[in-house]
Amino acid sequence: MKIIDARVIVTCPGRNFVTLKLVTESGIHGIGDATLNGREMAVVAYLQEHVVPALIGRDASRIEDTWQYLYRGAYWRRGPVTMSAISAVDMALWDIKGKAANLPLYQLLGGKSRERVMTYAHCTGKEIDSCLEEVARHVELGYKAVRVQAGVPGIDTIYGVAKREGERYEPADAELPAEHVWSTEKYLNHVPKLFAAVREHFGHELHLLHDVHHRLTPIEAARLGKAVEPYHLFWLEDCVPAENQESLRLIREHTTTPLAIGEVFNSIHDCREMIQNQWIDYIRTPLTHGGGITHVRRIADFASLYHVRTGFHGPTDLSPVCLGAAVHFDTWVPNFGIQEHMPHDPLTDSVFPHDYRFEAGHFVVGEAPGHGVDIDEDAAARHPYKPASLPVNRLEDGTLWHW
Ligand SMILES: O=C(O)C(=O)C[C@H](O)[C@H](O)CO
Ligand SMILES: [Mg+2]
Repeated sequence: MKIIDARVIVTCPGRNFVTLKLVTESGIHGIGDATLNGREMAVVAYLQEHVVPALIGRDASRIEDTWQYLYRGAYWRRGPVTMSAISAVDMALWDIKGKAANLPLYQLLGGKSRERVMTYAHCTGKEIDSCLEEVARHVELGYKAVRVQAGVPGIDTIYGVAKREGERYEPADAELPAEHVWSTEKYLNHVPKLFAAVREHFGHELHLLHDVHHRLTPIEAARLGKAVEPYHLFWLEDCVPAENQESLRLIREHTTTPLAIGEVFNSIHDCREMIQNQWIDYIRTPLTHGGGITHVRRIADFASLYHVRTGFHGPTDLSPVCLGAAVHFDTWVPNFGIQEHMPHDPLTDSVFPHDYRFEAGHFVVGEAPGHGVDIDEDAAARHPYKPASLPVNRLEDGTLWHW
């Protein structure tokens, strides 16, 4: 089953997405997500210049060999650009294999481990009160788990909170990065009050999550973890930047709040130490940035040895192709934890028809062969690429800080 065509499709139905479409001589095609928010065109160039020419004429059924060819064979290994490109190829090849076998992806992986996949929603508000209203709205929609992010008095624009009430949270906007100002002291003083209010209103059954977005030092993260212990979070996410995996040890030694990390990781080497030392509870590396199904499956299997569960990144800047493949993976993977869910808007969904369903706070996998997501190329062409950047973050004295 030779690959005879490989196209990189860039579209912006509300936000930018990069999709790789592989076509085989038998007429079966598969698609993969290669979207890297704010760096989309770097992946497009990598795919077009270095990957697509090597795919034409290859046997689409040789998923593992193609992965090794693109990873080992490249000499320059890892990194978000390379790994997003490899992920897209891998996802498209699994899609083709499913279609050729007339089986949905979860069946190729080993079949269902569960009937449905628990998701968490984003609840944001400038004030604690508006945040509580958002939590109430999402509980009404059926969610069993919510990520809660509130504005902090004295900080103007803060990561994770929608800029205007009623809007969804969207960090990328201007062509050049906007500059935000951050205060660790103000943030650390405020967050425990937010979770005290949420527990007081909603009791202890609802799962609560919180994303720190890499902004604390290890000892500050330990303080936050301890401070929110009475509110029993499902997880505290990205509490430190983790280039130094060892920094998770200190946090772990101080708090029983579960820790999730990994949305910016690209390979098993980025999380190996923190998994094998059991410094984390959830690994978040998504299929689109972690080398596709072939490599993320390796991470998940390794994690299962250490009681670490999956909690895939799932913001709107990953396309429905990634989400569709993730729902299959989540349905199969034995050590599943939770799936992030920021609903795509209807325009995005119209460009990417799919068969996964949302029901009462869960995703239910579809039965279409492959990963069940396609791209409407005519619709995609009506929405050309628009540059957008993620912001940068500075401390109040002007020091450039983590974002
Ligand atoms: O969804 C999350 O947990 C995020 O942290 C979202 C990120 O800010 C976003 O994907 C950046 O591109
Ligand atoms: Mg995050």
